[in-house]
Amino acid sequence: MEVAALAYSVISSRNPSQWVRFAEDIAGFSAHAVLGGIALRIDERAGRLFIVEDERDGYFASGWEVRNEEQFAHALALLDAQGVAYNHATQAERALRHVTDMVWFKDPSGNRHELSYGYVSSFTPFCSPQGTRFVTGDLGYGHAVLPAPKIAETRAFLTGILGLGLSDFMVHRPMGQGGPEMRIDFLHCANGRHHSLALFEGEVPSGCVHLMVEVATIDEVGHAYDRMLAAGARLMATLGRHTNDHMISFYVETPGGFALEYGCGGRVVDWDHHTVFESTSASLWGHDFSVGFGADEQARLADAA
Ligand SMILES: Cc1ccc(O)c(O)c1CC[C@@H]1C(=O)CC[C@]2(C)C(=O)CC[C@@H]12
Ligand SMILES: [Fe+2]
Repeated sequence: MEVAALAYSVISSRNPSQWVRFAEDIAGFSAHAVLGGIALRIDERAGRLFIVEDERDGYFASGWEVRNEEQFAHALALLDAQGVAYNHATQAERALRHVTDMVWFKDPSGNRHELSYGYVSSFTPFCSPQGTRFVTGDLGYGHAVLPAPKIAETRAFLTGILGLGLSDFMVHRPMGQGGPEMRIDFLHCANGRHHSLALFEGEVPSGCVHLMVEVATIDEVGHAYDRMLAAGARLMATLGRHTNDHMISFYVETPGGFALEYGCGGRVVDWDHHTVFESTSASLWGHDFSVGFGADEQARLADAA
């Protein structure tokens, strides 16, 4: 199976108006009422994040896309052959996500993945309420970091079934050297974005560690940082630059109980000339995760390990 990109994510919310405020006032996404929920736009597509009213706040699903109907049929045949139980989208699910067809299934850690083709859009120009320009296109909308207590099985499932590739990995020690080890796997699909998905070896109540969106310039990152401060939203990690994807970013808490990484300058990788590596640090500079992914969280993660 050749997944072209991470096309969208679906988020559950007890109070979708909180997401509208976060989107418009801080992130610079535009918010639109659509059948079955709210679409948050960052480009010419009808939506990249879809907010559904529900009894919980948290992450619901990751939306992957293949390029056409033939590849979709091929993907379903592969799921059948591998004995992966999948479900067909309802009409309402397809309508909200603005796709022609979709199936969904769960990975061994319980994360819901949706596979679709044929995005539906009227292609009206994206008009950010903050004048922000996002980097999407072939690269997909950004990346998601999901909990994977069963990280080895989950990685095998995503590489073997979805056809994602391992970009690199990191062994995180929340309690320092000698403490428990938690692995993070960075996975890419068939485009140059360094990772569209990362697996974090641990339980996360909201169902997601963070989502990432990329903007065109460092000034747009800085303006978003100022808007976060003005709105009183919580900083989850300070500004920094990652060792693996070279992104300069900060992390802000969202109404979903997970973070949004807001960055620029991500590198575009040619996978034919890439060699898998292990990084021993998250960042070249900055990214103090203790400000948000703080002591409580670290202790809980260590407990779970
Ligand atoms: C290490 C790294 C590389 C590229 C990224 O886009 C990226 O988000 C990360 C950080 C992943 C991860 C996190 O999101 C939550 C807090 C974590 C577990 C840390 O405390 C270190 C790595 C962090
Ligand atoms: Fe990230």
